[in-house]
Amino acid sequence: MTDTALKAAARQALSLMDLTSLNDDDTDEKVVALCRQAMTPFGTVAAVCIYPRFIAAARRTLREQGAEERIKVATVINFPHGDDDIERAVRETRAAVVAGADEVDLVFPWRALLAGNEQAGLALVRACKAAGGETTLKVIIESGELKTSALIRRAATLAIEGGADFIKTSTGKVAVNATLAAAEVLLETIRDSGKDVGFKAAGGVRTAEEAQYYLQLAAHIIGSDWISPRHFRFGASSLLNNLLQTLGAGDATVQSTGY
Ligand SMILES: O=C[C@H](O)COP(=O)(O)O
Repeated sequence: MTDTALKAAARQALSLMDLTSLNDDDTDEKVVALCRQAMTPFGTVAAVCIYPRFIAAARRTLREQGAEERIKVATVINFPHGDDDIERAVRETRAAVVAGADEVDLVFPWRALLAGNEQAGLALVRACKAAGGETTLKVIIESGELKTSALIRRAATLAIEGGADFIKTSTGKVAVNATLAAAEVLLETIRDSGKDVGFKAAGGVRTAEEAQYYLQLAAHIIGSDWISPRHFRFGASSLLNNLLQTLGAGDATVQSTGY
């Protein structure tokens, strides 16, 4: 693995990143700082991903930086619990759209699926897709809790059937988050569906080397041409700094990211 290949992967991963802050102690100030970090000397990330109450601050900051067209605002719904309360999830989706979200990351009701209820997930995804209209819908499978390939594949299939634009591994809030094994199942499910659905690896992706493995896997299963922000994202709160270091950013740049 050459240094050149790793740098190319780091640059690509940066352009595919949903730069994330989903902490209980987040504030407008922290979200403003996050949005500033989203523009780097090596290009911009694909999106920032923040709690719904920060959508307005994120939009305003991106607009002020002239980045509103290039960097999407993503938020989380039914998060991180993944309950099967459709009305509440629809309400949250509508509110996020009204507040200005471009993308919503919705947690699939994985506990219901574990209990044998497939309809709950399908109905919830369908309802949120309808409520969100043109908003990009990323459905979080929570693969680390579903554990088996069969259940991960089933949840992914139901999410795609319900209208997901992306399927995403994890919330980042459980013991096991993104893994290459889960990614393989999700990417194969996307390929086999024949539908125009993207993939997001989220939770625990922290280095350029790890990002490179996911990119290689997606290239192998679906094809390198398929990989673009339209189809592939990394959801990560602490990957950016490592990517910048890999790309040779000066200390000042790296420190100013705070990651
Ligand atoms: O959706 C993104 C995840 O919440 C980020 O997880 P992380 O903090 O482990 O990078």
